[in-house]
Amino acid sequence: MKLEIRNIHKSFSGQKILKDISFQVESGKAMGFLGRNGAGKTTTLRALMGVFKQDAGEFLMDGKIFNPDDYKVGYLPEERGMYPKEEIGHQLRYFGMLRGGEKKEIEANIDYWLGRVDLLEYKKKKLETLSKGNQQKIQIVEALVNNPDIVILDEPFSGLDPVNSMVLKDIILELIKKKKLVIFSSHQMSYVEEFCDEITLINKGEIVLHGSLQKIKEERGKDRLRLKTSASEDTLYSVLSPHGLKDLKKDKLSYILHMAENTESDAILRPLLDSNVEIESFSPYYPTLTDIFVETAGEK
Ligand SMILES: Nc1ncnc2c1ncn2[C@@H]1O[C@H](COP(=O)(O)OP(=O)(O)OP(=O)(O)O)[C@@H](O)[C@H]1O
Repeated sequence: MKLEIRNIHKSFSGQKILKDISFQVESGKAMGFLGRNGAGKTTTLRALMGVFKQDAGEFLMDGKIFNPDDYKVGYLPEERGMYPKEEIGHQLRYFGMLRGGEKKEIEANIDYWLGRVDLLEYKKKKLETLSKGNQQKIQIVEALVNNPDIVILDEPFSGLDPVNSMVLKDIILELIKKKKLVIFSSHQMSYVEEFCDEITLINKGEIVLHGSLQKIKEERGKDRLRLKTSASEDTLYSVLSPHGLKDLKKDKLSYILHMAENTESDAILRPLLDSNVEIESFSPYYPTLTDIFVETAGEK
């Protein structure tokens, strides 16, 4: 399946919130929909799910207008919609049936996913008796109980500790392996880069970056090297400027060297060695997703 989000516009009270949003997602891949608070992620996902209608543009699934009711969709909305005072198993059954699942399959899925998030023992407990993070995991289970083909998760990592974030990362990987079409929004970059093939970065209602994360990293890392050394900036400039160093920037304990186009790393390493500059490590530089995010969506 291929979902195309095409030229979506949306305003609220005359204020443009989404400005010509376009990107695509395919089954068997996870699309990380990233952006700062207020960028327009939830608004895009709500329009996709038909919570309200966009002012212009269309959502297409395999070339046809996408109507969520025609597909098995698992949706984790930003406003988590479960009932605090109801028994967890009872609610999961109810929501699963509501979304057209079969009773037996839903029961098996409930047990499977509750087991996967290590909460099977809470099946008969009321939702409100769980911690916030565990309630969040139950909401994620709710999105999966009907064995959806399309999974849309709005900020699924929010409120999860690092261990539970890893559990969710593995769940998303499992969904990709099962060829589901997965979109999740996030403003937290860690975890995302470990498993996301593709990213779409939205800023102030506009798409500012879209594509393969690996390719984006390679492009952004082009003509850049990472050097860990105790040498000063002045020393590095004086040794390397004649050999293609354009500028450098301190990054934690190392330097990111920005070279003139197509400078070979050898052309940099040799003068460093010849000048007896102490080198702790020397490697290609690939920016982290956080670097890319801040560089692209950060306030200038
Ligand atoms: N129903 C609405 N009426 C008016 N303004 C709205 C409405 N829904 C969203 N907005 C505005 O649209 C903008 C984008 O909000 P949205 O929730 O899509 O951002 P987001 O990227 O999901 O942010 P976050 O990461 O904080 O959830 C915000 O400025 C918000 O105030």
